Amino acid sequence: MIYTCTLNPSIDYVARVEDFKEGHLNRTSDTFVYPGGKGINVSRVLKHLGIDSTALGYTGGFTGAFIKDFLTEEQILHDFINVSEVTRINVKLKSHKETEINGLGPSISIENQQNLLQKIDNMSEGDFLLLAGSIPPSISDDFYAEIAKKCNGQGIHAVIDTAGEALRKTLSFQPFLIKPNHHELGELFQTDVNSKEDAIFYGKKLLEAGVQNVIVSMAGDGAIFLNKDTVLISNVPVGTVKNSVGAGDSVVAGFLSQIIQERDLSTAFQYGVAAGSATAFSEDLCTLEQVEFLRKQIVIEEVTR
Ligand SMILES: Nc1ncnc2c1ncn2[C@@H]1O[C@H](COP(=O)(O)OP(=O)(O)O)[C@@H](O)[C@H]1O
Ligand SMILES: O=P(O)(O)OC[C@H]1O[C@](O)(COP(=O)(O)O)[C@@H](O)[C@@H]1O
Repeated sequence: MIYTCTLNPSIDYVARVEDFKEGHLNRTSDTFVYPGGKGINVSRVLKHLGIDSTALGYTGGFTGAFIKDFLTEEQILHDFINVSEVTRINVKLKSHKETEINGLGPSISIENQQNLLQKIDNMSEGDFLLLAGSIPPSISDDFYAEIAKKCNGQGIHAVIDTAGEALRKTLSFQPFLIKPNHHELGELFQTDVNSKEDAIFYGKKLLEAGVQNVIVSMAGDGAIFLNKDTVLISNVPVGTVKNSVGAGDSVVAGFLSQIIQERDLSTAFQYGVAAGSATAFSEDLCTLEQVEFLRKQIVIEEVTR
């Protein structure tokens, strides 16, 4: 089974404003409302690709209810812990540029943190647990590391998609996969990652730190996959970016959708990049048809070391 855990889900309110002017009254030309948060996006893309998962995390209030109803409607299993404060709303403003305002999120009690850890006790060896997105301010940035340690002890494949200290602290617990984008990778090493060579250099440092598989996504500039046996480079297909929210999550979902079916790493990587681009080229998250179509344009090359 694949579990996704979103500690800080959101409603993503996507507002298109033709000529946004700061400090003025602006009116939208189009709006969309989606359930958001990285683990939830991964569960949704997995479902689109025909793979079941169970979404975990914390939800509260009318916004939390919207997320649960949406997932139920899409026949996605979920087992969220209810909290008293409302789930946040993240604003995604589309104008000349993409601007995002992500909320802080509700506070999570120690008791509810323990409740989540107990759910992990009931998972089985060989399961996958995705830990994705920011950690709400009420939870220590050690929390993902604590979960990664539990996963390591229980033979659960931890997949981590977060940034900064919360990510760094998980590395020594041998997560199965991490997927930083090139900015997040640079941030980990207090540098800028500007090229594929840089991404390979710093990606190898993540392997040395204990991570089993690394994908570095570089938006429109391709992606890199690394593990102890191989380094793969991918192009990305050409297209018009409509809404890149959830594109990184789609890379993770596309990759996992193939790994769970025991496909080889190169196929899984290709599928991940196809899913990322298919989402970037869509208003909402990608569909299976879009992924299958874009996949044919993606060439995976092995780097000889
Ligand atoms: N301009 C683009 N052209 C094609 N694909 C893109 C583009 N921008 C993003 N993508 C797709 O989305 C994926 C994730 O994007 P990226 O910005 O690297 O990650 P994140 O969304 O985590 O910040 C990329 O690997 C790629 O598949
Ligand atoms: O938890 P964070 O870091 O605030 O991110 C939450 C946001 O990330 C998203 O999951 C999108 O993530 P990506 O664009 O990185 O794939 C949105 O749905 C959500 O608003």
